[in-house]
Amino acid sequence: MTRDGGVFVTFEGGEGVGKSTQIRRLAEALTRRGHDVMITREPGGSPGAEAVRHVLLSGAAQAGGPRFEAILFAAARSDHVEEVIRPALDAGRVVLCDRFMDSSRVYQGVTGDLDPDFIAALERVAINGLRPDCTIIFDMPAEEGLERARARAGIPAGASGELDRFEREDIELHRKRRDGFLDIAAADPERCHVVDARPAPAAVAAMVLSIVEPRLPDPALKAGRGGA
Ligand SMILES: Nc1ncnc2c1ncn2[C@@H]1O[C@H](COP(=O)(O)OP(=O)(O)OP(=O)(O)O)[C@@H](O)[C@H]1O
Ligand SMILES: Cc1cn([C@H]2C[C@H](O)[C@@H](COP(=O)(O)O)O2)c(=O)[nH]c1=O
Repeated sequence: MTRDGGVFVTFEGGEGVGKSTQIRRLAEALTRRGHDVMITREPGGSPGAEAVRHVLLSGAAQAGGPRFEAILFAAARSDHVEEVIRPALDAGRVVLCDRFMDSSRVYQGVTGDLDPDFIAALERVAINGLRPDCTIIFDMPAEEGLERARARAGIPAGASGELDRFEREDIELHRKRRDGFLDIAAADPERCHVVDARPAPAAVAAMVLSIVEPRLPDPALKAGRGGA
């Protein structure tokens, strides 16, 4: 892959598409094959960023407006990158991250109505040169993903219950986000791979493994190099 050391894989898509489910499955499969895997997520992943996660997902930051929220996402990302992701990659680990910069491009950029230059500037500062090696974009109709998120939370169809600040938003925004992720994939086909999120978890997992595994170094060779 592109850097000497670990491999950085991110997972993107709308609400309830199965990112966490698939990251867990992939981590198990890769660990069985001898890879040193770390799972993390955004917003969050470091103590500082997890505190910001609560502020963002509870809706406490919403009154500050979209620029304020976008800056908070970027601040959380910067801490996560420098405190957790970069050190893990430097140690040669495979880092599987639930959401990263593409979520900001889509949620804050496409549906947050913010100037693309502003979003790009925040991204540059937050990632500080650390781009994903590979991004899996899970795709399914927005209604079906939200239905999964509601079922996960035990909420009847049509009610909003314990959904977070973003999950509660209008369906039209969720549809635009799906298109936003697909546009990112079309613009960056080397990095981004769109996976149909609708089949059963095992079938989706097989597809994800078939995309990610060939992009990883052979763990036996790595062990040999480290031990020589
Ligand atoms: N392929 C699948 N088929 C049916 N149900 C699934 C599938 N994958 C995941 N689920 C279920 O859908 C719900 C949402 O899955 P999961 O939490 O993995 O999604 P997510 O993308 O991480 O969601 P969010 O972004 O909203 O946190 C869970 O209840 C999970 O068990
Ligand atoms: C990283 C990131 C996330 N978001 C939004 C997207 C989701 O609605 C939530 C995270 O919830 P999840 O259950 O952990 O997926 O936050 C965002 O708007 N911008 C971002 O950069």
